[in-house]
Amino acid sequence: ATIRRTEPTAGSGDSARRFGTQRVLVEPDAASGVAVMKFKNPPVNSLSLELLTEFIISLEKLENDKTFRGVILTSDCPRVFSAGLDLTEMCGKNPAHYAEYWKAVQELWLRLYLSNLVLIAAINGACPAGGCLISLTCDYRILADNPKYLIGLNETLLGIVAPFWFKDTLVNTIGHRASEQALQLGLLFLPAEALQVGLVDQVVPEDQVLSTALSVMARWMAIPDHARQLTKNMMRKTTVDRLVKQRDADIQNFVSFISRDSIQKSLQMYLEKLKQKKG
Ligand SMILES: CC/C=C\CC/C=C/CC(=O)SCCNC(=O)CCNC(=O)[C@H](O)C(C)(C)COP(=O)(O)OP(=O)(O)OC[C@H]1O[C@@H](n2cnc3c(N)ncnc32)[C@H](O)[C@@H]1OP(=O)(O)O
Repeated sequence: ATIRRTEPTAGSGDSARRFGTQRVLVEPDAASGVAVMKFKNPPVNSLSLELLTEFIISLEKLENDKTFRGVILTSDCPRVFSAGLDLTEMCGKNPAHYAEYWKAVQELWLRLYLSNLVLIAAINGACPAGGCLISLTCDYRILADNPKYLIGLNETLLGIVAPFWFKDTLVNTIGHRASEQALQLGLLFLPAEALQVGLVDQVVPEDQVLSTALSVMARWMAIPDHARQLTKNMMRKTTVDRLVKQRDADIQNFVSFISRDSIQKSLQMYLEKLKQKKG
């Protein structure tokens, strides 16, 4: 994928400089050590191969810059945090493309889930499937209080199955029983329900999502990095190792599953339904 970097905006200091790429805006504040990363892949921030690639590059840049200790993930698109994996990447393409795409999805998850940075999701819009997965890799989730902003792993509604590492990430967050129900039914939770089940940590008025994320970030950044990072690693490494050990097999499994005629038909029908919703 071709990556076009955005020009820094005019400003006096580092904190006024933006960097990033076409689809991932990064607003760094060197003074606080916090960067706000905004997804900008209109209309719905679907996780296309380009967005995944740019996301990984921007994250790596922040990980390698010791100025930054915390990142807030949020959306630049109105009403949608992320619509999840890009269905057009999983429909009507060839096996090599599916393999490349899935490797990028795995790569992003692996980097986010064990990131040394404090990651906070400021969820300012709908957050289904892969969008929910991204928020679940964060250390803390704040969701805007809007009944349209549903969140959850709804894969079964599309006739597909959440991979084991999506499931593991959910189980690590809300426990086994709640995950079993949520995954089988493909539940998309309203904000109050998401809070109750522990899928998000806070629900706040829409105009307070970012300010809340910044104040929560201050609390997390008050903890010495090495102790917090080792603790995060202790909690999450077993889950990550499971995928690392069978990464290639997981790619093969995805490619053969997604290539089935029945799965392609289900996805096509789901896409059609999304498009017809408008008319
Ligand atoms: C072995 C393992 C096998 C498989 C595992 C695969 C795992 C997959 C995980 C996933 O993430 S699958 C993706 C699941 N995502 C969804 O179900 C969300 C679908 N989208 C929506 O529900 C809605 O679009 C929204 C609530 C996010 C936003 O609603 P609204 O603002 O009303 O926008 P529209 O629905 O009108 O959509 C605008 C435009 O965008 C297209 N689109 C929506 N979602 C996707 C998507 N995920 N991928 C690609 N394109 C998407 C939609 O079709 C519309 O296109 P137009 O051409 O009609 O403008």
